[in-house]
Amino acid sequence: MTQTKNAAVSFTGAVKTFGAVRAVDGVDLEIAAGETVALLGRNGAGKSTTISLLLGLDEPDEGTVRLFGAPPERAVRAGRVGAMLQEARAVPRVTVQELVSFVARRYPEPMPVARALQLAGITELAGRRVDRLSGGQTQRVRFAVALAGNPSVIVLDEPTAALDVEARHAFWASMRSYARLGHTVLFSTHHLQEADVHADRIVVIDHGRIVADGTGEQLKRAVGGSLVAFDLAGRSTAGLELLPGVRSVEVRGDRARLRSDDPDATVIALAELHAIRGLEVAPASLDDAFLALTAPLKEAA
Ligand SMILES: Nc1ncnc2c1ncn2[C@@H]1O[C@H](COP(=O)(O)OP(=O)(O)OP(=O)(O)O)[C@@H](O)[C@H]1O
Repeated sequence: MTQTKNAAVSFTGAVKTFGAVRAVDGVDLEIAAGETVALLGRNGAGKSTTISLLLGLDEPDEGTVRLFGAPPERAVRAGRVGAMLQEARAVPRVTVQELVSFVARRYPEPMPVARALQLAGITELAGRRVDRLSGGQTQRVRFAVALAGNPSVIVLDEPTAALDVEARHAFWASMRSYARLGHTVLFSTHHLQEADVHADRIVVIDHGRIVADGTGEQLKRAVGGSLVAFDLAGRSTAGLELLPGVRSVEVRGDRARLRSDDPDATVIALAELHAIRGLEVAPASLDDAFLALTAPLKEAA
């Protein structure tokens, strides 16, 4: 894969193994400046390891990882990358303002603290102690800390994992106000809806490999088709897989679910068989796409 000169993030054939586990298994990925990208995958798919490589916290065993065309450490030290990782550190007895100021002072060209607080949507929390905040507020403080170095790329590892619906909305609003400034965002998530709604592009990772890369719409289209469901009303399922457009047949109880590339033709054929009781036609959902693209991890023997 050729590297684009102005890519914010660039992985080329990156591999990271832990003993027998290939946590990242030959990843090629480019993220252009200004993109918001979701890294979507099941538990253990390799999202956190990909992020560790990106931040220079881990070295790839093979391949290269570049941030703005240079090794990640350089961009991290210069404050060009901000990160919110999963592990929560012990929270010190300081105010929000003090914490963000402390972090900002460690960078060569920090963001003004008031600006970081504003972007994170926590201006009104400036004087509050960080160990006395709700989970949602804490996450936005961590976001402000990630902004302190005035980064042009921000990396968020499952930022909303433990948040309720309201806190999630508030968090994503903060992320978007940062992205709207033309900055680059990479976030990992298990939540398909969040990836669909908040990212320009979804990269699906499974067993350490990228198995799909595109918009939510493109992913749905790649998996394809629609779901045509109807009540069998006691009829046999024999031959359903041969109907026009049908790609697969699933039967649950008395209900058949056909995945079809040509739902109109499938429905007409079903009508000719008088098999239209309880008929439903729905486009493939992102859940369908995700399930089709990823396979459950095998339990370790
Ligand atoms: N430090 C490590 N030592 C050994 N194995 C590791 C280490 N870090 C990750 N792994 C393994 O690598 C694989 C990928 O893990 P990773 O944490 O990157 O996945 P993930 O997609 O972030 O998962 P989750 O959604 O559960 O956070 C898993 O099989 C995991 O057990």
